[in-house]
Amino acid sequence: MAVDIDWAPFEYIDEEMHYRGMAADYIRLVEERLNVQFNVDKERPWPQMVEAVKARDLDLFSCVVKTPAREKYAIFTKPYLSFPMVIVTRNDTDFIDGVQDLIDHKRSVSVVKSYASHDILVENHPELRIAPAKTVKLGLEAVAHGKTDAFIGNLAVVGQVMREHGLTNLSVSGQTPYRFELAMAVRKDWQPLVPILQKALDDITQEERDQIFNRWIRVEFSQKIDWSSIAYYVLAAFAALMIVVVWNRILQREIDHRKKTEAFLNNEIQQREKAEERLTRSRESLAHAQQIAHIGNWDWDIQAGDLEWSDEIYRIFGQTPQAFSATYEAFLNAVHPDDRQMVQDAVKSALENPDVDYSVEHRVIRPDGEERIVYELGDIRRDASGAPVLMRGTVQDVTDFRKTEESLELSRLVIENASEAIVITNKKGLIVDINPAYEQVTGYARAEVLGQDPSITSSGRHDKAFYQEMWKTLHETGCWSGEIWDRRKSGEVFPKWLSINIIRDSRNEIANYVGIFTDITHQKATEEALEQMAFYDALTKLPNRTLFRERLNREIVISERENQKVAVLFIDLDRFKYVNDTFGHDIGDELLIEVAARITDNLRKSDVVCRLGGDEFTVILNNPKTVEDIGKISEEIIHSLQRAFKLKDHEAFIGASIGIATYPDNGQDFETLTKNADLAMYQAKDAGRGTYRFYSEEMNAKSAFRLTMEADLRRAIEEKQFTLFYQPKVEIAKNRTAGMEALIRWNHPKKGMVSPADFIPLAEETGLIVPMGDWALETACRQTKELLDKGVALRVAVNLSTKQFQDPGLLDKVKKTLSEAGLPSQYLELEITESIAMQDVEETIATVEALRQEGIHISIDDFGTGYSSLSYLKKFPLHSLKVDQSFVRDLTVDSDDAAIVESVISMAHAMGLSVVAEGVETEEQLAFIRDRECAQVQGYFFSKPLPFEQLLDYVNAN
Ligand SMILES: Nc1nc2c(ncn2[C@@H]2O[C@H](COP(=O)(O)O[C@H]3[C@@H](O)[C@H](n4cnc5c(=O)[nH]c(N)nc54)O[C@@H]3COP(=O)(O)O)[C@@H](O)[C@H]2O)c(=O)[nH]1
Repeated sequence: MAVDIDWAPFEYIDEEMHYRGMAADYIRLVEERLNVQFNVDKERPWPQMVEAVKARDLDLFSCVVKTPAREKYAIFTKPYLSFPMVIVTRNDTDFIDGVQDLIDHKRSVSVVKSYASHDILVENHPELRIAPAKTVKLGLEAVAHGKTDAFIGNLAVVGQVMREHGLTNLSVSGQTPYRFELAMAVRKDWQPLVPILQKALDDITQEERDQIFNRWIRVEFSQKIDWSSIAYYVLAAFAALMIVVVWNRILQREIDHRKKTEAFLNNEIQQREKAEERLTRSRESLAHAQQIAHIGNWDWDIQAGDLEWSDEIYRIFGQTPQAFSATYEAFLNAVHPDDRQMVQDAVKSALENPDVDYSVEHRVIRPDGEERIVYELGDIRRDASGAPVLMRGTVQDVTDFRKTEESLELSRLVIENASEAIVITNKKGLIVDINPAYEQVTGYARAEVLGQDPSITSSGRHDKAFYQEMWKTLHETGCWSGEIWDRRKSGEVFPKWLSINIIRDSRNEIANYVGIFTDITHQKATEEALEQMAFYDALTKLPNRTLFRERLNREIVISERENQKVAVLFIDLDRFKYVNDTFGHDIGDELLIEVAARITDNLRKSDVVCRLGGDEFTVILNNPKTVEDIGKISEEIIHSLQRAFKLKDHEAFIGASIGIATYPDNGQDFETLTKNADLAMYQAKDAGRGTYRFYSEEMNAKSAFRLTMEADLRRAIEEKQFTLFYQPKVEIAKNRTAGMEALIRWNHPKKGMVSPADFIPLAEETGLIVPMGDWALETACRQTKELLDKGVALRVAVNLSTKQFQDPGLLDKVKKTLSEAGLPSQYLELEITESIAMQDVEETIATVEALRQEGIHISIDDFGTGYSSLSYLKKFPLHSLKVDQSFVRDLTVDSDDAAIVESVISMAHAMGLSVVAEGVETEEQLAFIRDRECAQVQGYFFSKPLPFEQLLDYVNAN
């Protein structure tokens, strides 16, 4: 603390180096109030004290007058002592009426150079002749000794000095308008200290102030009477009296002044309190505003290294004032390691270059690990030399902003790259934005559609009501989606799937409409194709089984409601399989397409034709008038299918069998009606094909019979109820048994011997033919070996069904059977029907070749009934052909059959095959066959099929 060591009674240092005086008393009270101890500099003279404060070597003044010059480096409290500035002259000098009087009379005036009085007088009265003095004492002595005319100084001080130094020829002779308003002051950068000191000063009571005043401002009288000095004391008393008189006048003014000052101060205090209140509120508002805006402010005293953060920065950085050391380094530590160098560079650049602003965005890592993004702005205060002194700035938490920006950018990218076309309109429905997909789909460029109504792409396919309904839904629910037909710029009309959403602003008012659509041209085509696939037969384009079910169910419902009839026709093509197997699938397909067309041609538009698969077709006749009508239509269908089919280079003949069931008589649901129509169709087939049958109850019974038979057949296989009969083959030329055919018989426990014609088709259908055929092969081989062992060497012919022949393990099975029976392979002949042989020609050739390689004979059975291609036939490595007995039966009465038998025999000879004519029952038939040089015959004429036991007798007898 800077004090004036020689300025009694205000302050001085006594001999014992104690700090004393009025100011010292005030300072002590301040120390008490604040519980601090000021360190008083007791050495330096006042001018050096002043310089020391300027240089911040000392921190505050104890008692000093506020002048403009001092305000440059110090900040002042309110004055706590106030004394008038008075004029002292020698007693012999005339009364001085103020400073102007001194100027007018060109008086020289002593003033202490380093005191405020000097600054005040120089500033306000530059024409005053001032003689600077170093101290009050020297200034007064200059007056006393006549070197100057007057001294201007503090009333209290001059009185004290005059008293102490016996300057009795001096007296206070006039006043100035100025007062010494003495206050405490602190160095300028310690501003916060001022209100603290002020508070302590304000706390000093009037009583304490009076005590101080009375202690130091008084007139002392000596107790001891020293007559030698009486004259001096009288004079002194007179001078004192003069002082007291003047003093009293001054005091009165002082009291008035103090009262005014007090009123003024009270007002000042109130104003200050209000100002402080406003300041507090303003600070709170600022802090609140910072919190809302996520902006904090900071001050960095570059020289002191102190960093000050507002509350909001602590919040942004996730720090607390207690944990944060408030230094630049601590701040850097909180910066994300990857951004630290960037921040340091920004700070350095701003510090070094006054033209560069501090502006940087970086990440901070909070103590809990959370990452935030902040944007900093700052500026720098520099001293006269340009060196940075203070940096202050703001920190804004822009994390959410950046995230929003990122999300907006993402949205923009999504819209830009969306495969869906997007169109955005304003609330008036005018286009404000589109994406590239929109341009791609519609063919319109962005510039062409901005500001336009989206209806520029409308196709005109939807009526006004459609759009009214769309807008109604949109405004009621906020969204609409549906299929809509639009027109591209090229004029092409296309379907699209459109979703429209309303976007509302913060006031819930419509801001935009966003339309998102996809061109569904391909999707629709795919859907149609899928529907076609799901519900229609790919080949004939007729409804398939699924749609047949749906349509029939629908017709049943309608018919029930309308009390009508419905007829279901099950159509099965006769001999289609032969055509397909013979001419190939392409021709077969062509045939089916033509069949579909012919069936359709016989019907009304309201009737439905379906293809269930293969050669199965159905017809739904809705509301047929009579049973006769149904029969008539069925007949027409059959006739139309019996006409020749011209298929590429081929001509084919097929037929059809139709089963009919009617609603409600033959069934009231889909399952019953279709099952019964199917049954009726089998009846039509059984009836010789090429005809139709209405369903009857008896058919149901027959169906039940088939089911029972299937169960019996299964049991028969398990219980080995089968036996083999053998029918001899006779070599005509030598009239001897040349071989035999094994023919299966079922010895039914209840029904007796059942013909294979009754159970082989069922066995084929159910797959039971495979184990049955295996048994027949094994038995035939075993019994033939028995004969062989008895010296009867006959080749046995075993019938193979389709399923057996198509078994990939056939060759191994046959070899194994032969080997187990011990029968040489040349004694086995396998008979396959013409239709089996023609099913998969290449495969058949391979199988037959493999069997032939093993020494097994192969013959084609029932020859003439199928559509054998001669070009294929000649490739088969066969041994013989068996002319079907249907031709042999009538050859004596039917010239066609005779011609067929004749040509088959000659064709076989031409191909190097032997021929067996089967079914020979009469002498005439035998003669015909013999005349055509057919080598072998088989038939009742020679023998019916015989049980194994009887065969040996037959052979021996013949
Ligand atoms: N896959 C298998 N099929 C077999 C087997 N056993 C027989 N069959 C086939 O069953 C069909 C009927 O056979 P079947 O009742 O035994 O009739 C055969 C002969 O009895 C009959 N035949 C012979 N000669 C005459 C005759 O002069 N008149 C006349 N009305 N019928 C006669 O012909 C049948 C022999 O036919 P095929 O086999 O074509 O030579 C029949 O198709 C048998 O093939 C078996 O084990 N497996």
